[in-house]
Amino acid sequence: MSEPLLTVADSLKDRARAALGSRNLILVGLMGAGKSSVGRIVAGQLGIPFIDSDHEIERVSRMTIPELFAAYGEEEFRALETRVIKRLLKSGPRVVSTGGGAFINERTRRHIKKGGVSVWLKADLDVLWERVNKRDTRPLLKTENPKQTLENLMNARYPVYAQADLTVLSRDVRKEIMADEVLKAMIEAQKESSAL
Ligand SMILES: Nc1ncnc2c1ncn2[C@@H]1O[C@H](COP(=O)(O)OP(=O)(O)OP(=O)(O)O)[C@@H](O)[C@H]1O
Ligand SMILES: O=C(O)C1=C[C@@H](O)[C@@H](O)[C@H](O)C1
Ligand SMILES: [Mg+2]
Repeated sequence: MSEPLLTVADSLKDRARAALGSRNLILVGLMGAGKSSVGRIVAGQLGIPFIDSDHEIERVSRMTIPELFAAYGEEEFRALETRVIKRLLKSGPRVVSTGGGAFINERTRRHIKKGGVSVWLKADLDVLWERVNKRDTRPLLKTENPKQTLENLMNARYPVYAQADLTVLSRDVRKEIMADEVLKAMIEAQKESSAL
């Protein structure tokens, strides 16, 4: 009896998994880019654990992110975020989705750069706004004009996110398609450079 042929989807997952090896895959980008939802799917496809740093921060502190910002301020939140992400990246392979500001913090960015392959999910303002304006759980957007604030954050942060190892355009397509694009980017990068 002949062996069943690998499907295209299986070979995509297998090749991306091989490209990752024991490193972590870390998703970075602005609020609403899809880091948490796409990251979970990518981890499922690769058959490795998924962890979201925002959720981990909430679990260890037993507080929500809005509560942490209100009680301790952004600086303390960033210090906690750095510690949590450093710990999450100690062993791999994992898919780690980060909070929107994590990669912007220099210390956290250093841990991410050391801890695996970073992927920027890059989206335009309208895509992000469509997604984030449905919930008011993001302390940085509690301003008079949250869409303008989001645009300001894009302008300030995009040059820093651009330092990620890989960039994938986050568009209005199904999350599974976005996840496949992350896997394809991993494979392409592996082909192009043995340094990744
Ligand atoms: N490709 C997609 N198509 C449609 N909706 C999406 C897509 N990706 C994410 N979303 C939706 O957009 C919202 C934000 O996504 P998600 O929470 O994954 O973003 P995030 O990058 O983790 O944001 P944050 O930095 O705030 O944690 C969610 O409601 C999610 O279901
Ligand atoms: O963009 C940011 O700075 C943030 C994004 C969220 O994921 C949370 O980590 C928090 O609301 C801060
Ligand atoms: Mg998230």
